[in-house]
Amino acid sequence: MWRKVTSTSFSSLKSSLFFTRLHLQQASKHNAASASAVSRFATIAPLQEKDGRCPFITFVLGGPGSGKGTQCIKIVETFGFKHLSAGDLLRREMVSNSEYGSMILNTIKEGRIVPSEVTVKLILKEMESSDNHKFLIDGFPRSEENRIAFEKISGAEPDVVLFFDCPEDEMVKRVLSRNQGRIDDNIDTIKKRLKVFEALNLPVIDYYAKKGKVHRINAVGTVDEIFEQVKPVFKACEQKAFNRS
Ligand SMILES: Nc1ncnc2c1ncn2[C@@H]1O[C@H](COP(=O)(O)OP(=O)(O)OP(=O)(O)O)[C@@H](O)[C@H]1O
Ligand SMILES: Nc1ccn([C@@H]2O[C@H](COP(=O)(O)O)[C@@H](O)[C@H]2O)c(=O)n1
Ligand SMILES: [Mg+2]
Repeated sequence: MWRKVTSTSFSSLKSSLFFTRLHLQQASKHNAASASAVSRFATIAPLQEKDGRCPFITFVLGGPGSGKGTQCIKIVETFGFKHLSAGDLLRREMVSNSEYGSMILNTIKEGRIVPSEVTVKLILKEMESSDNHKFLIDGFPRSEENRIAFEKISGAEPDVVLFFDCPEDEMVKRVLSRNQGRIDDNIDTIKKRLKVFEALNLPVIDYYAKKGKVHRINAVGTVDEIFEQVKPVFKACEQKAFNRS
């Protein structure tokens, strides 16, 4: 049973929807992939209840370096969610002798999107093995193909979608000073990731906005200032998330 949350209107999303020719090519290729995703994925792993409670799912979206991971840490501390970063799960898979290791490495280096089968499987495995029923799924879905694959395979939709809206120059500045040894934290890959974000991830945000699920957060400011915008989103649905049955 999924209750809708209030939508927040956001004009900057529209203003940032400026597709270059490359973006259009990527989007058109991806539309074909999304269409095939609809028929390709079946509901094979419906999400199970935990202690009689249905999963409460939040998708955490935003461009590279917009502060998703940083805010997820604070949401976990304050609201007790289980944090699943799709990028972290892929990086862990990459170094685990997985058959997908070199494919994931090359895809991350190029700032492209790993096939949904791989990512959805990793996310659902973590969800199923967790005792928690409240999930923050960070950096997913990155594309319509990701979204369709998750919804079809799990049979679930998000309750809340957080969108950290950050100007590109600020995202580039943050990523270049992150200093965590990530192979994609260099200017060439960042440029590619920004294009992929615009072409493939904004349509997902738009899709959920139309369903009234998106909460736009202005991602400029201090970490604490940004968290002040995030808090009310979870306070508003705390009862629903805690008592879910
Ligand atoms: N409000 C903020 N102001 C300044 N720096 C920030 C802010 N929030 C996060 N940062 C810093 O910016 C960098 C990127 O943040 P973070 O890793 O949370 O972004 P992300 O959205 O998860 O990025 P990615 O998609 O690349 O994983 C980190 O070094 C982080 O410490
Ligand atoms: N749904 C996803 C999420 C991530 N990736 C790949 O991982 C890279 C890093 O992701 P972060 O969320 O940690 O920034 C990303 O650029 C993609 O290459 C993915 O394929 N699918
Ligand atoms: Mg992150």
